[in-house]
Amino acid sequence: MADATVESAKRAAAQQAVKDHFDPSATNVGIGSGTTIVYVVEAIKEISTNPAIRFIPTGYQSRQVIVKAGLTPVAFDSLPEDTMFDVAFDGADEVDAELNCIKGGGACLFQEKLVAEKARKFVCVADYRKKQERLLTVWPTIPIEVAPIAVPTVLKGLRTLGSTNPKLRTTLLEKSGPLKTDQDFFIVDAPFKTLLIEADVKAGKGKGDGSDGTWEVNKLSEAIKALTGVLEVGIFSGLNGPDAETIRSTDGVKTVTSGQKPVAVYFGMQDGSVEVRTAK
Ligand SMILES: O=C(CO)[C@H](O)[C@H](O)COP(=O)(O)O
Repeated sequence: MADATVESAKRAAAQQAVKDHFDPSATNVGIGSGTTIVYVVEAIKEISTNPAIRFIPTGYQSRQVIVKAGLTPVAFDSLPEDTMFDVAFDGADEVDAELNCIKGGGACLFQEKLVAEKARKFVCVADYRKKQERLLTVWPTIPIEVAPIAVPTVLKGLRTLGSTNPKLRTTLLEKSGPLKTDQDFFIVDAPFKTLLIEADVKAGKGKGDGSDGTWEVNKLSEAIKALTGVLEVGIFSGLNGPDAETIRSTDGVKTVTSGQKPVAVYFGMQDGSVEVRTAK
């Protein structure tokens, strides 16, 4: 049963985030997944005035939320490749002091990442339980979307990286087998020790590259993504906002650096207030 304090915290955070970041004249708005996003859509519906506005969902559940609110969903892959979204809102499972997030508790991380990277502003909304100083403080695992055929090799790779007991996520009715994502892939949940942020590495609290048993958020994300069979990792980090896709040229070799760090995270607190963490 939903906890009334948690639900009103989610609603308060959603109302504030929408008030601060939703422009009623916006054209394209990304809508994430989960239970908190329902309050975001509710708040948008109250002030949306543009009948031509398009809402881009991050999966089946997200599309249903948009449709139920009487708004118009538009498929991500039906938009021209240069389309940028005015803003994208989403929930989060845990957020650290540098605004890195764990996402994928609802198994939608891949499409959530696609949408977040297209947004001029990516804004997360969460309740007080998600506000931590470091990732993997309370939320126990990193969700990873994996090709079914590659599950055993990815599990082995994750153990090599230091994950103690990575597990294939099953449906609630365990006898029905592994949970399938919107891509028909599987989710592996991988526990690691609490992750370092960049400031920790600079302060000498660990190398953060796995060699001394410590991982910094971005480094771990890259190491997991490099395992063959991994479609996406539920760590949202790196660049944010309009910098989310930067083409860099090093010695004539071009690489695209992407990122999905939110520009702001709104936390609904137990006392009814809303705390905001913004990108420095
Ligand atoms: O990443 C997600 C789904 O994959 C969700 O945004 C995340 O799990 C937060 O959900 P909720 O708002 O229900 O706490």
